[in-house]
Amino acid sequence: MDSPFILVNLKTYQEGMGSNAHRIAAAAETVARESGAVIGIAPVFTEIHPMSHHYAIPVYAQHIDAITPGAHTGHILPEAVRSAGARGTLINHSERRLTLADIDACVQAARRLHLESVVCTNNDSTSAAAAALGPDYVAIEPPELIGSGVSVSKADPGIIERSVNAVRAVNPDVKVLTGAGIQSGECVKIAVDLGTCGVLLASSVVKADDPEAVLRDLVSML
Ligand SMILES: O=C[C@H](O)COP(=O)(O)O
Repeated sequence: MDSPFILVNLKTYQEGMGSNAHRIAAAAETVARESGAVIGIAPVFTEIHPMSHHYAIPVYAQHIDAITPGAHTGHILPEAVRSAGARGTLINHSERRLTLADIDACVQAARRLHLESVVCTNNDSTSAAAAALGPDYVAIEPPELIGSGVSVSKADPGIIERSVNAVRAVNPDVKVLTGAGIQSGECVKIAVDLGTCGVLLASSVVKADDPEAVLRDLVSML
């Protein structure tokens, strides 16, 4: 199996901005080096370039728009994310939903630009639909558990298992992540034991007094 993948989405939390964002990135770099896990970070767009140049961890965009270079204003151009140093991008996060056509266009843009694509989904049917588009990852997150402090691994392991099976049936090359309320090594272990290759999480790390301690716990049972 590949190294487990922990992707930390800083969202637009105040605690995920400025010097605290750099504190989290530095902690991710330290814990990744010590544990062998891959720990990525998805900061606000303006931090993609500094973070990708200062830390030896993969940096992801939180979103891209389904546009090509030209006359668009206020959009996130996939090419700009790539040139800022992003390794990949979230697509269709629950807090940034897209149409199916736009998800497809974003996955194709990511492939063309050699950006890893992480398509977020809300149930096993949408996980199957996302897998049909051929992204690198599908990330299943029940929306009602996002930011709740209640872990999908414990509250709804069935949705993880069904999504893993649905994705494998459609395209076994697509890897599966899960997220929502992930907060401990036990949550990560359950997710990996159910067939995912890791987790997508935010609040437990971003809002922690000691993000490094939480990251250490997250990888402790792998
Ligand atoms: O992108 C991350 C997910 O929405 C999970 O967020 P959470 O870990 O705060 O529940």
